[in-house]
Amino acid sequence: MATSSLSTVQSSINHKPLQLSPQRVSPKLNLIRIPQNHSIHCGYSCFEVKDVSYRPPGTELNLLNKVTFSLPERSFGLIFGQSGSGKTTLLQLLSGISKPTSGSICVQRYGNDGNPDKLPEQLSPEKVGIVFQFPERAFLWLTRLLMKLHLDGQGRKSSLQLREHLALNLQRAVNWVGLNGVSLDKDPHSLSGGYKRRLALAIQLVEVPDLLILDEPLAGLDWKARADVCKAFEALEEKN
Ligand SMILES: Nc1ncnc2c1ncn2[C@@H]1O[C@H](COP(=O)(O)OP(=O)(O)OP(=O)(O)O)[C@@H](O)[C@H]1O
Repeated sequence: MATSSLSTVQSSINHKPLQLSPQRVSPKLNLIRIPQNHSIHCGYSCFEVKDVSYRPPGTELNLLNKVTFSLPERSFGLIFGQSGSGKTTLLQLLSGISKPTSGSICVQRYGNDGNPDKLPEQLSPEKVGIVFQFPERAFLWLTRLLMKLHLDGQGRKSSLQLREHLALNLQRAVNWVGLNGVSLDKDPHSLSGGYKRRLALAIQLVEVPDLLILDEPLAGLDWKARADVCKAFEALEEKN
């Protein structure tokens, strides 16, 4: 999750006092790991970002320099930095939308002795969910998803099995984010800001991703919508 307004997120999530120990992960970006209820046992995976730099094609300047951090599985991290420090750029690299100029982004599995027990693996973009700062960007995916309930990728009528799978997963995701009462036939653009954000989150949860990225999930929302979206996160944390 990226945020430029840390204090708001702190006070909004769970209303729990957080032990904040920010870690500098690049010259301009910081990371806070939010403690989770479950303990990490020996034999676990870690999402690892090593020395990642990024320079957009055709430009002279790095937008990101040597970003390095790791997040153990089932954990929650907040990335923060000043406006223009490259948070969104980093999230786009983590999601696979763009590729680092140098460095690596992978999942490393560790054995019971705490040493890597496999070669690092790349996280495929299908295993990553991203909710953009502007949730409207997700609505095209909703249209595609609803189409898949009728037609498969090759234009044939979807199998009963695929339709059932998608419909069940969609219903589960809608329940998780508390959108049960909202008709998906309704134009999503007509929803309130908080509901748009929750719908964008639900779309990413249809096929539960290994990594869920939220870009400023509370930006532009009023206090009620912020509370609603935070409630959806709390519900998700309980499912984790
Ligand atoms: N393709 C690009 N080419 C050149 N510069 C870019 C490109 N994309 C982003 N930038 C610049 O990179 C910097 C970092 O942008 P980014 O959106 O990642 O920052 P941010 O930390 O998310 O900012 P904010 O908190 O304001 O949303 C900005 O100065 C932006 O103008």
